Amino acid sequence: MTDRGQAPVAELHGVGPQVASRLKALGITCELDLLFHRPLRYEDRTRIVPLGRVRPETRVQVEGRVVHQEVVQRRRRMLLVTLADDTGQLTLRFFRFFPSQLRMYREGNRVRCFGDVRFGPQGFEMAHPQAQVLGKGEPPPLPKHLTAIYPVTQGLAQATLAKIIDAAVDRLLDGEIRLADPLGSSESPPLQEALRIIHRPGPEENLDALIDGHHPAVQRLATEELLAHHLALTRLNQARARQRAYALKPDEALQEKLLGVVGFEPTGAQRRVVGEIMEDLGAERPMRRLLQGDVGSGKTLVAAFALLAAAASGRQAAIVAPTEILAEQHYRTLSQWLEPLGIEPVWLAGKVKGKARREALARLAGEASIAIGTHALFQEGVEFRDLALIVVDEQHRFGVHQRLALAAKGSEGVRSPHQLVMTATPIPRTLAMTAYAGLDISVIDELPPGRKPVTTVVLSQGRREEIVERLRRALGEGRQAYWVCPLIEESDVLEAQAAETTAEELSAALPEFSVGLIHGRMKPADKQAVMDAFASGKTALLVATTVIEVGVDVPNASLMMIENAERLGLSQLHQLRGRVGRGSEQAACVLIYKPPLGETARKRLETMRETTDGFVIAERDLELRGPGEVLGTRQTGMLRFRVADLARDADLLEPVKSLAESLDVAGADVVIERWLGGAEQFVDV
Ligand SMILES: Nc1ncnc2c1ncn2[C@@H]1O[C@H](COP(=O)(O)OP(=O)(O)OP(=O)(O)O)[C@@H](O)[C@H]1O
Repeated sequence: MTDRGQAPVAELHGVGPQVASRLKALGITCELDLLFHRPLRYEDRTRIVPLGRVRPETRVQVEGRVVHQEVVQRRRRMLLVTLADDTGQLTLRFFRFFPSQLRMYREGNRVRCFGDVRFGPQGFEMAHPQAQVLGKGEPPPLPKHLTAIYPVTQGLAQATLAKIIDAAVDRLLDGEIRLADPLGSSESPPLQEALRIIHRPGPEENLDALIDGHHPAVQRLATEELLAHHLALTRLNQARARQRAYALKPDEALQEKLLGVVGFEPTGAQRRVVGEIMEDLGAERPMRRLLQGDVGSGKTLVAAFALLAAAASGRQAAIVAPTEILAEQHYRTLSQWLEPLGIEPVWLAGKVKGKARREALARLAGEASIAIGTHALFQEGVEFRDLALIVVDEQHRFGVHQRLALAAKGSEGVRSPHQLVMTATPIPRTLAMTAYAGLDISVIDELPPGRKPVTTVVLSQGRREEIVERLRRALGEGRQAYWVCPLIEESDVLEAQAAETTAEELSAALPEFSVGLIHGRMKPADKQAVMDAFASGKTALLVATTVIEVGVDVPNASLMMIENAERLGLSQLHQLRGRVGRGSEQAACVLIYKPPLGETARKRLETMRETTDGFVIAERDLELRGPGEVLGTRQTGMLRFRVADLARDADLLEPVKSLAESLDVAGADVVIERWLGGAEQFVDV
């Protein structure tokens, strides 16, 4: 029993290599993934709204005859078109236009337009509608269902993606793609019907529920997805129960030496957690432990103790981080700490090529005891002599997939490595138990001494000049600052551009200080150079996109401005703010928002002003993460689910457990294969 129609997208009609690679960026590699790509929202093109009945702040489809066309000269040339029908008139406004549009909107032409209505100088108007000219005969028929709008990515147009998905939905409804439905009638609606509703809802469907995910069709898919994760984790745990690991014993003399180099005393919480980890490492059962510690709580030192135990036992340990910036940060800190102990870590990331790579590989297969890097450490061709411990600095970037892959890496040998997963955002307990089922949990619930909570103020962007003045004063006192420009559009190109523009503006406004710029589209070496300049104090101000959200540790930086703060989720704001207040200086964070502020955004910013406690923030985040917060969901990313959302679907977890028990092995295979793409191959050891 498998799903028929699992063609790789590259084999589909109309999908060339370029589109295929863009689809991959969206997590779509086979035809089935297209069906599971959930729309962001829907547009109602099933009906025509009479011009006399359009209302502002709505998005509608209208039809009418052009009764007037005019090019007016304001700051630039604008095209104004008046449409009329029997009930009234509507203005179309084009701030930029092509000559072809003058022909398209020639007086007398009939056009069908779709767009946002707002109140303008000429009454109701629509700016830059999507439009089609209607011929003389019967107008083209209206669709019977709503039009789905999908999340896209840079370089992939909505129309292209919609067409490809549409074809897949056609094939599903024609019976060419057949989906096994192991849950059968126990869940309603049936799988195929659920997919139909999600991609092509009739006008009668509850759209809000479809968008926010409470609709039975979405819940049906979410149930199956959670089930897939549950089944995969159960299998993983079963496999683990049979695994054995090498017992690793700490060397007290080395530990003392490490503390001497590090130069501070561990907090009580760090000591306790190190104790828990040492107990696990000392056993022959592989450790599977989640280390939770708020931003700046000192997880790195705890990791260092674990790594040291492996080295002291004559075996190998690896620490992996999700981004190069973060991995390099670890490399720098840990090298500083470990080299005086005679341990020289190996550095490996994707960008390490040629001779350097060959050397790194030789050391991993040979004398090295500690490896630091990105996921490149676990790619084909990397062989460890004796990997006994893996520390994953997850920061919420890795999902179950990767954890399974890591487990697989260790399972090749006779013994499995111990695993420590570190995470910075505190996860409410109920969620932690699901997202990290099968892991033991340690919590660092104390910050290093002398930390003063970051003072947070919330200001409207109208007060930018004042904010820049404040920045000038702080920099003048020798402090360092971050200026964060987060994602405004769903595109890293635009994000990078926004950051570049901001950096130019700030350089011009603050000529007496040196301003650095870092964003995700820069080459790793350039990023590193910028980070080094900032860490060494050469640059006073670092303009950054949210690439700095995780793990960056520059204790002298004590001021952070976050633009468009209203767009960010709470846990992301918390992560970002955690970059300051890491030294003994009183730190401040300015959250700059663009009015008007919605209710949820206002509550979020208030929460940030009121507390710096990661657990309080995480709980509040769960309460507040309202429907349709696509950015929020994407960026808080507890676990990368396609449809399910742990905050929304917590009540599905119990039913999922009983479903799992009622499913036979073949059914479980189908579900795991479908949602986790054959992850079970990693699980069976
Ligand atoms: N016990 C301690 N006493 C004083 N300073 C400490 C202590 N433990 C850690 N630090 C310092 O606190 C800062 C934060 O530690 P670290 O980078 O390990 O935090 P983290 O838990 O990894 O946070 P994040 O998730 O934000 O990266 C570092 O500069 C570190 O050297």
